[in-house]
Amino acid sequence: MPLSSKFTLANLRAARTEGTKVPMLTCYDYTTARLMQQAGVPALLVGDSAANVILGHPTTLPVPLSFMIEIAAAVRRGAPAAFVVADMPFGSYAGSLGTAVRHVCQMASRSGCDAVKLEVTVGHSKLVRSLADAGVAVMAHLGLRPQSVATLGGYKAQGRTARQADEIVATARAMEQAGAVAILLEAVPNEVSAAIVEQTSLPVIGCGAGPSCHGFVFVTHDAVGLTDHTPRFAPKLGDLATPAIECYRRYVQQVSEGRYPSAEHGYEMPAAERAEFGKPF
Ligand SMILES: Nc1nc(=O)c2c([nH]1)NC[C@@H]1CN(c3ccc(C(=O)N[C@@H](CCC(=O)O)C(=O)O)cc3)CN21
Ligand SMILES: CC(C)C(=O)C(=O)O
Ligand SMILES: [Mg+2]
Repeated sequence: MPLSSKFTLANLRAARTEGTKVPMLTCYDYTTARLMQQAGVPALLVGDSAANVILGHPTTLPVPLSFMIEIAAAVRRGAPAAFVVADMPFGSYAGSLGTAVRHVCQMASRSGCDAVKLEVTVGHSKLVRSLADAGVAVMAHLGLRPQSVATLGGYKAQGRTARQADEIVATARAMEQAGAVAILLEAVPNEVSAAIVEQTSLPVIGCGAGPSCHGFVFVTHDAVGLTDHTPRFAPKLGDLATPAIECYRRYVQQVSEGRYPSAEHGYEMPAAERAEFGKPF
């Protein structure tokens, strides 16, 4: 069933209250956003995982802010009814508070997204407060923070020790205090998610964070058979690679066998013009 009306932050909050779970998918382009809206997906994440699945980089670090703004705007145009969250890329909210706020406001105003997502530690509280004061809806991304792969020492699940779990819960509480509107929890045990659900009043979207979350997200490409290595939390929704390869192969065959292009694919010149064509004046 296609989305019939706009899914808003109020709907996300209501989902938490009412216990209805929110399916969210990553999306990076206009055409796919249209299909996802048609399928009734209420929430889309324009992830910096675009660095991996769109640009082919091994980490999420090398994606420019300008690129993220462009694709977030494209997703916005394709799915006007969805709740669109855009990732702020690596480095774009580091350094001075002023520069960070300017970059986030550029994303919010130019892309038309409903919320921006930042990978945060407790040290980002002041920035999140400034953004909330500026009227920006901030989703705080905790747990596995891929932009910190260098300091985390690899893509590893987080919060598996009591100490680490307590730290993540404390950060979630600090983010609510700072004015964040939602939490995204990546690759943590369900105990951590359950504690954050209990100790904050924010909607919690999980990415490999167990069933206690109010919504769920993962990289779409992983779930539809388009990537080689996929984290354990991605469900198997189908296989888009095989039919895509079949289409491309069919085209190669049609050209090599001379079946494409045929008359139906071409443009005709009127007979009178053909008679004159190429004659000297
Ligand atoms: N295609 C794609 N899908 C993703 O989910 C994704 C990306 N790219 N790029 C950035 C991050 C990296 N992600 C990951 C990567 C690994 C695990 C994971 O479960 N790792 C294992 C083993 C890691 C190790 O020790 O080498 C773990 O048990 O923690 C989770 C999320 C999620 N993100
Ligand atoms: C996997 C999700 C949470 C993300 O941040 C991304 O796709 O960039
Ligand atoms: Mg991301």
